[in-house]
Amino acid sequence: MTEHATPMRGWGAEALRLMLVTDDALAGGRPLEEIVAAAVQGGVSCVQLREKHLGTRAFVARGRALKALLAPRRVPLVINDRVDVALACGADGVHLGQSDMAVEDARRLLPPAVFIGWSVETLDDVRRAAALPLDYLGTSPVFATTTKLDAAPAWGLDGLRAVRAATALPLVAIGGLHAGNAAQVLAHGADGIAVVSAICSAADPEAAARELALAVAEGAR
Ligand SMILES: Cc1ncc(COP(=O)(O)OP(=O)(O)O)c(N)n1
Ligand SMILES: Cc1ncsc1CCOP(=O)(O)O
Ligand SMILES: [Mg+2]
Repeated sequence: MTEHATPMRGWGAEALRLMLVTDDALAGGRPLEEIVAAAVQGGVSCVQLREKHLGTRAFVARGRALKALLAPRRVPLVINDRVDVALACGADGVHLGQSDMAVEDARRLLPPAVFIGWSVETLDDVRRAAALPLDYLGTSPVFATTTKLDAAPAWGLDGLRAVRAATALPLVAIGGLHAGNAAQVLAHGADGIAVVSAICSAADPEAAARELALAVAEGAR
């Protein structure tokens, strides 16, 4: 595989159809592994481990545990923010934001098989993405959300359409998404959706993931 092989360095862009982004604080005391396993059973195609408060060792340990859970199921593990943690736990991808490590530096440090996603908050970010070694973009956020309090202003559906027109990279929409608006978001140019609360806060994460997977499959038709 060449260094900038894409889509998704061999996983295929369909792996981005339904991404679960974890949030321990929304799990209501349930073990995160249990929620992830249920979500995969329900049909999530990718899992992003997002830990804002864990120490480095605990973050790596959790990454390794999730990697062991996901690898036999052929579901890629993405690490949010931390290239070092991704390397240590053998993750399949890294998601970086505008304040995280520069994409070029991450690309130099990561093995060629590890894919990189990047949050875009403005059309200027989208234009800059064309010159970066990226595998997908996260349009962040599409709708208002209470899950990420420091999120940029929402793109809205018209904004999402403008992002689609400005890039050929796979687009993952995130922010305020659920089974009721997933199809609409795909119709405005997203290749997939990422959700936090729609699965992590659900009483039945497997059923929630199944409903989302169905909505995404119907929206993609
Ligand atoms: C798929 C996806 N898109 C966007 C984000 C947001 O990343 P970032 O802007 O770095 O914010 P934090 O998630 O680190 O708070 C994401 N995580 N995933
Ligand atoms: C991590 C992140 N990045 C942009 S919005 C967001 C949170 C999305 O959470 P939810 O799916 O609960 O709206
Ligand atoms: Mg980040």
